[in-house]
Amino acid sequence: MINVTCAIIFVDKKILVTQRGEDMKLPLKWEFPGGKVEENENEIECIKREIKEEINIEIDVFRRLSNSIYDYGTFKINLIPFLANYISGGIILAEHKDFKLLDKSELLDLDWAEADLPIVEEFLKLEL
Ligand SMILES: Nc1nc2c([nH]c(=O)n2[C@H]2C[C@H](O)[C@@H](COP(=O)(O)OP(=O)(O)OP(=O)(O)O)O2)c(=O)[nH]1
Repeated sequence: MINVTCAIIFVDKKILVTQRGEDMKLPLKWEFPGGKVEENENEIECIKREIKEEINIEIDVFRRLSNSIYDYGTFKINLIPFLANYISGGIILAEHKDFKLLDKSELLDLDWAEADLPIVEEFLKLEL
């Protein structure tokens, strides 16, 4: 099983979501940006590093949500979600095909990576 962190990032009142590329695993699926936890780092270090590498911004992580374990058949992931606020930097996509800044009410319209669905549902129930 691979441990993957992801971040639900607030940019003002909007939520940043990213679309995977055509040549990636889970092509064109929408996700919360993040990536695999490396051996020498903790989960918070991982999510900050991945967000800087993938979208070029700095974030302040303030809460963790429930992890989502999902078996895609060819691989199984433990997806660890964090809530974060945008701090600084301009969004530049290193790997993703696209991004959107959405209202909470628009999140369910996307074609999500399957592992993200329980996370989206938990997030929508939060009073923030
Ligand atoms: N970053 C991220 N990955 C997700 C989410 N949901 C989900 O199923 N995944 C999957 C897609 C990838 O297989 C894996 C994340 O690892 P990664 O971002 O390093 O994936 P990758 O395809 O670039 O890497 P690789 O496996 O091809 O080496 O977790 C999500 O919300 N965010």
